[in-house]
Amino acid sequence: MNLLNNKDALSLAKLRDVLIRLEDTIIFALIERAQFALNNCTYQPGVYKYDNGSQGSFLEYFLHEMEKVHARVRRYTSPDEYPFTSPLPEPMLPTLDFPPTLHPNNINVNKDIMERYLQDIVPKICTPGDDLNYGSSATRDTECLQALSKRIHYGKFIAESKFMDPTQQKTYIRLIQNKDRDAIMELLTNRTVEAALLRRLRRKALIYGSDITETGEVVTKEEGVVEGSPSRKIQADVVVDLYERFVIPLTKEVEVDYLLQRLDGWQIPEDTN
Ligand SMILES: C=C(O[C@@H]1C=C(C(=O)O)C=C[C@H]1O)C(=O)O
Repeated sequence: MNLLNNKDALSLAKLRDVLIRLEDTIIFALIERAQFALNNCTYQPGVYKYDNGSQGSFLEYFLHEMEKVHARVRRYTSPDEYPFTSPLPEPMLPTLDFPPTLHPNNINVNKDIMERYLQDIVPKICTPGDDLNYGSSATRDTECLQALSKRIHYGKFIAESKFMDPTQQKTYIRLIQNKDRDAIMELLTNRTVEAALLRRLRRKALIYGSDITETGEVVTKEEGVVEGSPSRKIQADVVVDLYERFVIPLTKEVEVDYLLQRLDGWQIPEDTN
């Protein structure tokens, strides 16, 4: 489905529902990653050498191989939507200057997302150390990064939906023409939605992080990584902080970047001038 050509799918309420479901995906992906130790050696740069001479960490190698498979599948299933040519550009870690054709369902992982994830998140949810489960932790990292990337790149659809709002379009066009990043950011920001999201996220993280047994009380864990616990759950604060400092701001960056190129090659309707 090409969301950008599908009016109904672009309703802001429906897009926000997708973001709400992705909250669950992200929380569970983090809980899965927290089952393994930090395994710092999987993040050491330069361990793997690619055919084109570039090099990367074990995790980057893992992502690189996964993305090659996904890109091949995408090309096979939807050749018109993905104007990639073979072979794919390497290495497969794009920067925030994503191409306009980038589809939020793709799993290309933005470098920014990767860096913040490795620096800010993994050390907070995993026990320090090495448990030798490198493949397992890299698989979980990939799942976290894919979910985060998808969530953040959904900003493109959200932005398109806001741009298509007839009550807002004139203002967006003017601000885009003036290349006024700050004003675009202000216009697309909805503080009520953000505050509600953070409240909901805290509740979800507490509930999903609970130990639920066949009998007795549901015990929510506020204490975070529980050493030696059979179910290492994550702290609600870590998830809320992740969204507040990283997921929401990057989503909005993607929205602004998308809008700044929105008028390129587009005929502004007569009555909007
Ligand atoms: C995604 C949206 O745009 C902005 C970003 C938000 C987010 O990343 O959760 C929430 C509200 C808006 O400030 C939206 O309006 O839903």
